[in-house]
Amino acid sequence: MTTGLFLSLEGIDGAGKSSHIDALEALFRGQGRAVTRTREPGGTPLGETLRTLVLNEPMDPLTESLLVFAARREHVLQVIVPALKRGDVVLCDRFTDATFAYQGAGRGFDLGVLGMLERWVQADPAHADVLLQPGLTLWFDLPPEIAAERLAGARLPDKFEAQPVEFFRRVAQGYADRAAAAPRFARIDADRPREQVWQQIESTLQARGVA
Ligand SMILES: Nc1ncnc2c1ncn2[C@@H]1O[C@H](COP(=O)(O)OP(=O)(O)O)[C@@H](O)[C@H]1O
Ligand SMILES: Cc1cn([C@H]2C[C@H](O)[C@@H](COP(=O)(O)OP(=O)(O)O)O2)c(=O)[nH]c1=O
Repeated sequence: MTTGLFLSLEGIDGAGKSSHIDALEALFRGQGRAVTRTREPGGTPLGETLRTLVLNEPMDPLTESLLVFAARREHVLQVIVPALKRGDVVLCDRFTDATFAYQGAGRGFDLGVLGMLERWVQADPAHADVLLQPGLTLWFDLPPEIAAERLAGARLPDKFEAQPVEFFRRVAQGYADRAAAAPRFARIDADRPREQVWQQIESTLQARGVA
């Protein structure tokens, strides 16, 4: 049984996740809670090595899916579950919803295979039918065209950031599909000034009873 809070941040590149994760960490620490801040792909030395490959090397969608789930398995076992057992707030910049959005909706990979990998990788070792999932997912929803404007001229794009807007339209739909099926999603209208985005985050946390 875990006693912590597993909070994931999701959305297409440029949606504004990184711009609010510092304030989220400060909010929970200000409440006296321990925070484990992490990201995917990554979160462990092996995961970060796999991240570099996934973000930069061309590869088959199955290969990409296996690598992100391989990184996730280490991340779940070495970082997330131990932190939740300590009672930490785990702030995770992306998790499995990104795989369904990017490899599934974006690259057209088989959602059934992704579901099987999700069950294998996130199964609780003590209770195989229980899957580790975020308790709350903040979904920064932004029109892909706006995201593209925000990222234009940013640093050298990685393999995903270099994708055309049409790819991100599919990714955005992939998130919407996951959100429709999971009450743990809270949609944040990311097409607002930063302060209004933060206000939505705060009211969501209060409405969900987590802050
Ligand atoms: N509410 C906002 N309005 C306008 N620009 C924003 C907003 N939030 C973030 N940005 C800018 O958009 C870009 C992407 O933001 P970032 O937080 O890195 O997104 P993500 O982590 O989701 O990829 C950055 O240049 C950031 O300064
Ligand atoms: C977790 C995950 C991320 N990704 C992609 C989404 C992003 O484009 C990229 C991660 O980059 P991102 O989270 O945007 O980090 P940064 O802000 O440093 O660019 O990896 C997948 O394709 N599948 C996944 O399962």
